[in-house]
Amino acid sequence: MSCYIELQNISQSFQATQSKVTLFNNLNLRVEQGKSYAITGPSGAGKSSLLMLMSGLEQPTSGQGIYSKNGQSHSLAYLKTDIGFIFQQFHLLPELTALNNVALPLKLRGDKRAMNKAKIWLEKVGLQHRENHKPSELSGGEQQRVAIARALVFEPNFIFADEPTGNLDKDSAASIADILFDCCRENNAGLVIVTHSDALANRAQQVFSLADGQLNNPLANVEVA
Ligand SMILES: Nc1ncnc2c1ncn2[C@@H]1O[C@H](COP(=O)(O)OP(=O)(O)OP(=O)(O)O)[C@@H](O)[C@H]1O
Repeated sequence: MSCYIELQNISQSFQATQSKVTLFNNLNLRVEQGKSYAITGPSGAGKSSLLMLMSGLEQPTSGQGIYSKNGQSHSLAYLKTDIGFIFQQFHLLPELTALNNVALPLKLRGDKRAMNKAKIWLEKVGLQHRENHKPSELSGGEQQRVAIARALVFEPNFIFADEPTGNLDKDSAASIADILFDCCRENNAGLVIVTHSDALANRAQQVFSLADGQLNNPLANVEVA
């Protein structure tokens, strides 16, 4: 049975020194396992904050989030073990090799086959020949491929990617997008990407634009080619 994340009537505001900043008002959004979504919008609109709310890492001012798994509803806190993150800055551990970076999430879960599975994933992202290299010895695109392998190695139901191609040139960005979409499709993972890149956003099945606290057509099933 498929899983989904639903945000219901979510509002989020912060009390800054001088004034109150309101990011969203009564926002509704549903993302499903196996589908791909892009969130676009102007700088400061709250895209990264929305990703944090969706993943249960931040709490909204009001409203609620639900994680539905195998027909049962849970709070978003339950998502913790079912999501992988990919960031613009890669966030690899600098002292670990590519292989050990990918194996880490499995080792933390006590998986005895961590190294074997990590090797398989490094191969999937085309980096089997660089397994003993540390992040400083890899290009930006290569580091992002390691980060994708690390995010997917434990087969999470959802991947959240915040500007995953923001630090890459056009060719590397296109190749990272290929790998990211292919790997999520292969794992049947839901993919939610925050991006300023139209090229990347348009690869998603559904594109949302966040501006003035509102998502355009958040619950409409408008499929984008
Ligand atoms: N914990 C917080 N306290 C106060 N303000 C916050 C907090 N978190 C986010 N903000 C503010 O919310 C606004 C939206 O930030 P966010 O990073 O989500 O935007 P964004 O759309 O992802 O921007 P960008 O495209 O530039 O990355 C910013 O003005 C930010 O300063």
